Amino acid sequence: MEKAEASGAPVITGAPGTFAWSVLAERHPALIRQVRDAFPYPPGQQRALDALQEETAHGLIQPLPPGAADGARWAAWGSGHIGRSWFEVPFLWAESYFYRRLLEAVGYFGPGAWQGVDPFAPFKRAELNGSAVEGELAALDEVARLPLAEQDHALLGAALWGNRADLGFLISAGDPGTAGTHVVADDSALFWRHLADASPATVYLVADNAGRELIPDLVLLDHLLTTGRAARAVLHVKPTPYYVSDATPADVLDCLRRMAEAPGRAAETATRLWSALTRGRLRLTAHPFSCAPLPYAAMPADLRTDLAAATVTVVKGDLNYRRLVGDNLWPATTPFATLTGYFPSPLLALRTLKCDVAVGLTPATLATLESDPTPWRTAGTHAVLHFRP
Ligand SMILES: O=P(O)(O)OC[C@@]1(O)O[C@H](CO)[C@@H](O)[C@@H]1O
Repeated sequence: MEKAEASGAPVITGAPGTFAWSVLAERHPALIRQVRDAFPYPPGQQRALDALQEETAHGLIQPLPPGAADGARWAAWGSGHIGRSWFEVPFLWAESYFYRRLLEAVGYFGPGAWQGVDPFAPFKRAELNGSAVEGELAALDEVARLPLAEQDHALLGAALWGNRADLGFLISAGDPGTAGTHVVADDSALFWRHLADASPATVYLVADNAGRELIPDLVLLDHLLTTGRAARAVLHVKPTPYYVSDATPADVLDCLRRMAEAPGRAAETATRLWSALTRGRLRLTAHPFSCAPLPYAAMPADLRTDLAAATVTVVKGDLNYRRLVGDNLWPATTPFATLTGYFPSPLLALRTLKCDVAVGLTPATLATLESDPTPWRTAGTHAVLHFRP
């Protein structure tokens, strides 16, 4: 297993018998089949998808074709990994490169008729138009009637648990439903106090999934803007489709339109967010590094400068968490702040645990979790809210 240079904490790979192996060997083939079946792709795309399926299961990692979009950047990122088994290289890199290769296989970067066609759009659309979203939008009217502190708690909790609406995860894990929602680290009080001390703040939110996760993220941003905690907000999404349901600018617009169609508070929220975008009080941005196979510690200078302007950066989801702390088998009691000291602003991570990486737990919490046979690291039933000032 590859070692992390500094800490000695092993870098996670797809070694046999690991969760990462199951993602590479089971989740990704299932995803390729779902994408292939969701579109009338012509023979060229079908052959490319079949070749990717075969390569990832039994072959050695191939480079992007000559002239591919971002080809030079991915060639540099792939140094030392191209030509090896998908199961040997760092899991974060393998998983991220898989999604870049999937876009290549379906012709997302063009030229041609399939340029810009999101291979995950059918799945995102089905979720956005589903009954679960309808119920969650209707619930906003009840939340609006709560005292402010209870609204804060409810809307932050909705953003946290919205992270389970991760369509890639649901392929292999199945919807945990409400089968246990256990918060195992909760720094939310520190977050609210930080905001109160710094109001009116500039709140950044680095989004994760579209649909049922992005809607509560948008509602949370509106809440912070309308209750005076935030003077302005910045929403970071992905520049291209990624990890199945990761949000792109198009997904933000789809969510706003879906909210605007709903009755009551949801439509009012959408109207306010639309106005905040047009007046520049809410800025939507999509940085290429958001789709890089690298930890945030390697973020480029322009992104670091942007994030340094944040009073607090709220970072959503499991993949972003892995990129924040490093995709390593850290001792789970390693303090979150120890691994994120490089981050250029105060930081709140909202994450449901869906892979082996876990940090920031007290010894007592870890002992309790380890005494229970349920797979708390990967089932999506446990969550953390880590704040680093
Ligand atoms: O970032 P998200 O959407 O919360 O989760 C991404 C994910 O689906 O893909 C990876 C599979 O190991 C994990 O990080 C997680 O299961």
